[in-house]
Amino acid sequence: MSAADAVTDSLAGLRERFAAVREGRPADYIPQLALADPDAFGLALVSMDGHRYSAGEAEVPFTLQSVSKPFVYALALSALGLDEVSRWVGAEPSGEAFNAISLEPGTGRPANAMVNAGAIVTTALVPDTPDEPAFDRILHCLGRFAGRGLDVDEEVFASESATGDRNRALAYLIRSTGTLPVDPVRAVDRYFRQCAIRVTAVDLATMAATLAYGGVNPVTRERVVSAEVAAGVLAVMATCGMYDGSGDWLLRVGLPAKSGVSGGLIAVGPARFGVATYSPPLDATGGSVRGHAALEAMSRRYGLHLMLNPALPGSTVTLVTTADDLPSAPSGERGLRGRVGVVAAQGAIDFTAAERVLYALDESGPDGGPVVLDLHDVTAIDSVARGMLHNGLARFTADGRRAAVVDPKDLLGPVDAVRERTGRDLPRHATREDAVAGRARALAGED
Ligand SMILES: NC(=O)CC[C@H](N)C(=O)O
Repeated sequence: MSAADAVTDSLAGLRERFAAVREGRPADYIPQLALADPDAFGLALVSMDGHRYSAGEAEVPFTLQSVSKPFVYALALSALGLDEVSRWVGAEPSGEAFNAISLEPGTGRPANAMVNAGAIVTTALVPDTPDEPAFDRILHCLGRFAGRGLDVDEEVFASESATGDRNRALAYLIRSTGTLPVDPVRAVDRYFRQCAIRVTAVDLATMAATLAYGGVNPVTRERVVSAEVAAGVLAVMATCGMYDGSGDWLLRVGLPAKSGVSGGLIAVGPARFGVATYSPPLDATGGSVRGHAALEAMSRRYGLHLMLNPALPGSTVTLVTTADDLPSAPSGERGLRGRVGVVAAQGAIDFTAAERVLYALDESGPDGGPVVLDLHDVTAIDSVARGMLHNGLARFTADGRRAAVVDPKDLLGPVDAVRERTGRDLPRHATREDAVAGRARALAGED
């Protein structure tokens, strides 16, 4: 057994807990889907390091159906941009079933890209390129999300095509309002094909993880779409991904998600993980009964709800003290006591963490005294936080306070307000304490 089997155990535990649920039935309005094994139940999770975990029937192939919608929406956004796509399809929850005949009054646009009407439009928006017809682009793009080449289940495609009059009717209706850019029959044919693309739960979890990872597939490391596109898709999944059950899902599970009538379900923990389940019996909204139950339990058990703040308080600033308190402060520096403050930060600094650091600067050291900002244990500073730290240090020093920065990795860059900056000039063997004490001494010496 490996240590990471503990993660697999959590998935297996969920499978065991909900495998006995007998409610729901596989979809049968697409005859081929009614043949699915109602007992098949797979779960998969992919981390931001690309580690994959699974339990049960996670390698059993099934068709994407509506789980294709967010990924084709991502492709349309990448190809045309948000403004152009929004001319054709909205981003409001419809509060209606996935196949509802509903178009926005006034604009005639489908409410969003997660219901059939909107998905037919999004699919139609994907332009052919000189070397790739639109459907091949869709297939290849979804393959990049999954990290492997995908194919179409021709039997499911033919089955849906033979019975898909409601979707055809929808497409004609949309065409009549002027919001379908291509021929309705072609649009629906392409849409049925995209719904019949074959995946496994592991593929779906990887696709979800790619959205979680800002558009980069964490397994292959390939950038599939931009971070902005991934964020936009997650926003629409959060508000519309579960159709008329979207509000309740966001309330109880708290993760952007998308269900499909073949029994696939994905949920995304932004910057944390992608998770997927496969179990064909469906509830009244056309979502997987066991998948729904398992993801709700998983979210509660592991505290995954987006609106629960995952940042642990105090995890950014590790030390707010006077230099004299440093464990290895050289002897004979009692003179520094109460004269120089030290703020030590650690980890990755983003907007939230930068606020903690700036607040700590104000709190540290004696009233009006100098402060050393120690970034030795900081691993990264994003561009927003860098701007905030520069601005904060400028304000800090504008009132006559003095600051020095220990920044051996040169993460902060030159700071106008701070003359004393220890960057690459630091001797290679210098310890963190040497560096901080050195800066503190320098600051005290100027008093
Ligand atoms: N909710 C779904 O998965 C619906 C997809 C299916 N292909 C349809 O259009 O009816």
